[in-house]
Amino acid sequence: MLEVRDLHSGYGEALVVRGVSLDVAQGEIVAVLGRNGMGKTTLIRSIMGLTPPQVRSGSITWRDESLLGLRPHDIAGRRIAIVPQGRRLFPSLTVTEHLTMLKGARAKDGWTLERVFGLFPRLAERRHHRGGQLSGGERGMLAVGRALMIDPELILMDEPSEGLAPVMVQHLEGIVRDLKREGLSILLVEQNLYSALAVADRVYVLETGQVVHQADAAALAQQTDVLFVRLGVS
Ligand SMILES: Nc1ncnc2c1ncn2[C@@H]1O[C@H](COP(=O)(O)OP(=O)(O)OP(=O)(O)O)[C@@H](O)[C@H]1O
Repeated sequence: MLEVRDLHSGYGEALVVRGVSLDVAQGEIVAVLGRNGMGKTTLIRSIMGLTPPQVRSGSITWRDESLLGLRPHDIAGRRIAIVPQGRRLFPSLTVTEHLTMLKGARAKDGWTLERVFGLFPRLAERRHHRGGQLSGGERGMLAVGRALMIDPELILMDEPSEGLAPVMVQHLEGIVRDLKREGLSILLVEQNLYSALAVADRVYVLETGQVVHQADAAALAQQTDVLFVRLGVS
């Protein structure tokens, strides 16, 4: 479904993603692992058509159509959603307002307000709270809920476990598995090795903008020493 080939992308003179190729098949969870500053966010933003960065060369293809040059809005229209790093919520908008911004509260098809509240009962309890009043875990849930409201086939998740307590990370892992069962594809960018291995089918390791290792997650779980070296985990 998603095919990235020899992608080069960066900021001004600085090339940050340097020849990345990867695939995400339907219903697959693919994790991109890498330490701070290795180019994970740059890769995700390039796929979503967000600038900066600027894509210099290579291709990004979704269902046999090139996404290069399309605006983020058009890419969302092709049912690709993003859960951005830092969540990017609006401090003054309520939970309900975040969720109904793109699709009305009375929508009946696909993901509806009630369905998102069913997945995240905590958000239902907090429906009138504003972005600025939410805990880290609630912000993470809201960012995922907002992405679901575009009825995505692919979700790009940029470090969803960042800043979350272990119990919330596990909760989110469960949600990611539920979404996979519904047939969604997920490209997950993570620094948290254990969280990625807990949900991913396949893993790519990114080092200074290049894929230096790729494997099935099940195989990698047996040889975490490779990852420890690559990711500087001690
Ligand atoms: N807007 C920008 N302008 C210039 N350089 C940038 C910009 N954003 C990121 N970079 C640089 O690109 C490199 C990779 O950053 P990127 O955010 O893609 O890494 P990352 O792997 O996602 O790390 P992190 O987990 O810290 O977000 C870093 O050296 C960073 O300084």
